[in-house]
Amino acid sequence: MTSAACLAHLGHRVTGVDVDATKISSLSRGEIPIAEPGLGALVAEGLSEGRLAFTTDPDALSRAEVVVLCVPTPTGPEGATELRAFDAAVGSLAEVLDPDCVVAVKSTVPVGTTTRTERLLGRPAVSNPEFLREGHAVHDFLHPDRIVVGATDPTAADLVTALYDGVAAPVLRTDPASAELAKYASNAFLAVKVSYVNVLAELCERLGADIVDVARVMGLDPRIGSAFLAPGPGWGGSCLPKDTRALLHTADEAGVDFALLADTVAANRHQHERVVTKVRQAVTGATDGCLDGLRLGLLGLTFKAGTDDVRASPALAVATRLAEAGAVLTGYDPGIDRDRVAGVVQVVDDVTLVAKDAAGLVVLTEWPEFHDLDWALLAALSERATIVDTRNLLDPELLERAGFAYHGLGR
Ligand SMILES: NC(=O)c1ccc[n+]([C@@H]2O[C@H](COP(=O)([O-])OP(=O)(O)OC[C@H]3O[C@@H](n4cnc5c(N)ncnc54)[C@H](O)[C@@H]3O)[C@@H](O)[C@H]2O)c1
Ligand SMILES: O=c1ccn([C@@H]2O[C@H](COP(=O)(O)OP(=O)(O)O[C@H]3O[C@H](CO)[C@@H](O)[C@H](O)[C@H]3O)[C@@H](O)[C@H]2O)c(=O)[nH]1
Repeated sequence: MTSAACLAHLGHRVTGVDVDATKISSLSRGEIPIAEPGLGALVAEGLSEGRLAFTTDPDALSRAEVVVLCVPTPTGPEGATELRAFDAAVGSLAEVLDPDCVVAVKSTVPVGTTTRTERLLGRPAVSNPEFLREGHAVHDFLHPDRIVVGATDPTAADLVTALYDGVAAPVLRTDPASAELAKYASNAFLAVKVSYVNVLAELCERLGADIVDVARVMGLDPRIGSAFLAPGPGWGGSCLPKDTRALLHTADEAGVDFALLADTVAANRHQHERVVTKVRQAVTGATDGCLDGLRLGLLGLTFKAGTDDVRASPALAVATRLAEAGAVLTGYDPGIDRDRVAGVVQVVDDVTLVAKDAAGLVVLTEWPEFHDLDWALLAALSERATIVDTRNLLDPELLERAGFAYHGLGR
């Protein structure tokens, strides 16, 4: 959706093809099925100016000069990338495409997939990985840090590069394998950074140091950089977990020992457990305290703020573990509708219901809206006014003045 709408915004005539007829009919009416700032306006612009259309019919691509593949590439057995949807999409193109059409692979795919696609379709294929973040998708597509064009055919590379005319970003031309690997390498590195700071946060708690200060000192070194140094309940979302596992699988198959990345993934699992231990300690006074039957209120369920996406959300991973320990969970998230999350959390629209009679509150997503909550009221409604802030989002003094016993992470 973002690629289609942004490419239309850049002046191209774009047809978005999807197998999901419900999604296609909503998009054709200008309705966006996800929360993504600015996307609705761009879809409306493309539809009204006649540069954007949506269909379920792959035949609509018969006159396309470039086909951009954006289909899902989820985790399959043993962490390998599952290419069923990708292969189905490629299969649906074989009979349809113009002989001169170039295929751009924007899906995150294992090394070798672009070259295999080229062979299968008998047309040039270009690896053109996408680096946008959810919640910033339109901005990141139109203002990327870099555009990567991995190709063996220079004419095809020129054509894909020309898609981004008007976008101010360095264009890196590589071979297809390097482009494919660079995408996994980037996401895995971000995961390493967050796991690193999460383990440091645990160390800070043991040593009486403050992770916020430690990260600030580290981040001012331009060789390190301040981004992705905020501790939390673990990294999640639709990309980092699947791409780290896929890269581990690739390394394993290639006979390369990537213990650093395996430890990063293990540290992330440990982080979910650590939050549970922290909640036990805060609420019961003991790291092995019993949560059975205790009411806990969760603030934030999405995998990060600014999105309605709960895929592989660390908040839900923590919630599952708290529920397994017997806690009774109520959750509030400004980004999602009540019916989006089922299972272990009873989701409510009214934040006071989360605090009512709660033995503790746990902040799991860094929604800025939480700053403006009536904390004195929430403390008064709680049974034990205790809060564990896994994002170090809130002002400890303000929370303590409101009546809460405040517990940050790593400080
Ligand atoms: N979500 C992100 O932030 C992001 C960022 C960069 C890269 N990526 C990569 O982009 C790819 C897509 O991710 P997504 O999050 O947009 O997935 P998604 O599941 O949100 O959307 C993909 C769409 O592809 C459709 N589809 C499935 N099979 C199809 C087929 N055979 N023909 C046509 N359409 C088909 C689905 O119905 C769905 O609407 C993945 O490889 C992902 O790793 C995602
Ligand atoms: O300092 C930080 C930064 C992030 N996170 C967590 O890390 C996860 C991933 O965050 P983010 O990277 O912003 O999410 P995505 O939108 O999935 O974006 C990632 O995955 C996309 C899909 O591949 C890539 O295109 C992006 O470049 C890459 O940042 C989330 O759970 C965050 O809460 C932290 O805990 N601490």
